[in-house]
Amino acid sequence: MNARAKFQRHKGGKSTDKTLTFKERLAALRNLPMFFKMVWQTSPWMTVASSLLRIARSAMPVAILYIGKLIIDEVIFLSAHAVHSTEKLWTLVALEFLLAILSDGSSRLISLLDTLLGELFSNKTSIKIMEHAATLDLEQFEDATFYDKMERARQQTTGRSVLLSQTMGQVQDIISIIFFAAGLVVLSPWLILLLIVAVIPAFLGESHFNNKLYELYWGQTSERREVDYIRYLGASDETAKEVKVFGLSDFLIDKFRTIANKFYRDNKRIAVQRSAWGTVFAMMGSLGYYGAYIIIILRTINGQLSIGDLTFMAGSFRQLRGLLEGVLMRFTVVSQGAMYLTDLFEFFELKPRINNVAKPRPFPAKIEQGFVFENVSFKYMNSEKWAIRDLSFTLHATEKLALVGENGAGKTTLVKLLTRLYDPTEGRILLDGYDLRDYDLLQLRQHVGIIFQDFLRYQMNLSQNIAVGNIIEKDNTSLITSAAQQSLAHLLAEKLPAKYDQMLGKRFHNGVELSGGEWQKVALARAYMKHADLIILDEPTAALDARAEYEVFQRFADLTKGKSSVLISHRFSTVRMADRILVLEKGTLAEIGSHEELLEKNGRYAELFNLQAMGYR
Ligand SMILES: Nc1ncnc2c1ncn2[C@@H]1O[C@H](COP(=O)(O)OP(=O)(O)OP(=O)(O)O)[C@@H](O)[C@H]1O
Repeated sequence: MNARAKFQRHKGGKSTDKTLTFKERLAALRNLPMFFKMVWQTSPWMTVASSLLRIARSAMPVAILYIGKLIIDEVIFLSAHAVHSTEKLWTLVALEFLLAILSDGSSRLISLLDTLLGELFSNKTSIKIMEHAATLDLEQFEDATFYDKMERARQQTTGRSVLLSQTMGQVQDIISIIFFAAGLVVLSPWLILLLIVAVIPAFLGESHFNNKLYELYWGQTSERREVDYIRYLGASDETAKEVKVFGLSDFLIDKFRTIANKFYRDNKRIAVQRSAWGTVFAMMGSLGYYGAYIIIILRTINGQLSIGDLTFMAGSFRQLRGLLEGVLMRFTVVSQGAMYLTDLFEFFELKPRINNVAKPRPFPAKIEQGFVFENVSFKYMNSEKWAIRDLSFTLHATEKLALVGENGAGKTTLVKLLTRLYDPTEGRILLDGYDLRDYDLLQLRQHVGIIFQDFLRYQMNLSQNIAVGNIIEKDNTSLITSAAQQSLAHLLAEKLPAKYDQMLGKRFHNGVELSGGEWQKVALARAYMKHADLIILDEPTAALDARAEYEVFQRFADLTKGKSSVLISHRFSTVRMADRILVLEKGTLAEIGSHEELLEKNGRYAELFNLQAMGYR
């Protein structure tokens, strides 16, 4: 089973066993070319400069050691003979000095380039993730598996810059090994073999434990998101109020502690095992090295090697051992990094289902017939229940339609279908005779203005908070102020110290917090930022006082004259202003008609209306 198939297997389930075979690790290396393509795209010149420097740097250790050998041999020669020309000796010393400086300088330059390239890469990937997330469906955002995937992808942005330097370092060290091996192979090929055999157990051990860690992290993704969420609940301006009055901090801390302790226990188990086995394996490596060292010493005593040869070989073996260990260990890190890349690439492979058809229709210049629901049913993903069932009705071109129904009746779902945040599971919605899915999605959203009951309170200034309704007009001050006038937000603006430039919310400096009704007026202004043909307000006046509500609706009625509008409200004073009222019950149409017609009918609407009216008597 390949890595992807395994991933698929975990979809929707709790991901706790992400075991990888050696073959899968190797297979993951196939991600590296794509990764380097991304790195290259980040900055071609930095990638080239870093690669060239690494190649040059990789030859330096062996060159320095070899010059060291020549120096020692020369010193011994000079001390044994009465020759006084030391020119060669000093030239060698100068050369070694120069190489040492170059080696140090190139290392620093490489690490500088890695840091810069890493940061650029991380920024670029973060932006790519945000861009891609923006193309995905609302439905995908409501799925926990999707969040896990996005979280793992997000982690890649910082983690992967490490992968970059690791992989490049790997190549550099492999070249160094080749240089060392070339120097040593002439003198004693068997000793190289001895070294290689000695470091293999350490490699296998590391590989095993890295694998275990990857599995562990993979399985912990959901819990890590939960920990992040608890941390946010425990320390955020938005949550502080409830956490305090409900006295939730101990509850949250306990929750945090339980998960954090579990992480600690799991990580500790692996860390202890890894450390114990690591010690044993390191001893084997040392045994190999000292075995080789003893052989070299014996051969020097026998006169087969010079003292210079001894220092060169001992040094070479020491470095070769370090390099070999490093390369083999890093193989697991690199392949694991490549494995994590699978998560990143899989995230980029996610495709939205709500898309444009090949040749989308332009949105009509003027809506003629309106929206027709034809036996529309809708079920949320991961839900067994129909949120909308077999719904048929027409929203006429210039009609003001109110949606009424108890909590969970499907009102918000219905307007989400109208804006194609979801597509119907069954049936279809027509606009002027054509399926909504045939229209250009972007144009559809541009022509529909919608304010949700759970609208966002952007921690930005007032002007931007209104402009989000049509962000391309963010600098159009006159449009923003006129939108504010329609929604009564202009009265609020006048009271604020910095007027339209006033930062709202408490998160940032000089922010002013608004009351619930004030926020609602700000959100309502967003609906007036564009000349939409259909305006949908989902409980737009719930937080408004009675006078504000009355005024808002007077204006709304004027502004939506000749346009379609949908109003969701639990307040019958609002609802009765609509041309027609659609009563939803458990996702189905219970009644539709004008206020008077429905009262006369004395059905569900009349019952709900009288129930509310009774409260006022
Ligand atoms: N994102 C979602 N995923 C799964 N089920 C959902 C989702 N949103 C809503 N539902 C379910 O769909 C049904 C209809 O919800 P909807 O939000 O449309 O009701 P509503 O009539 O707007 O209710 P309210 O008056 O409380 O705002 C409810 O049973 C709800 O639990």
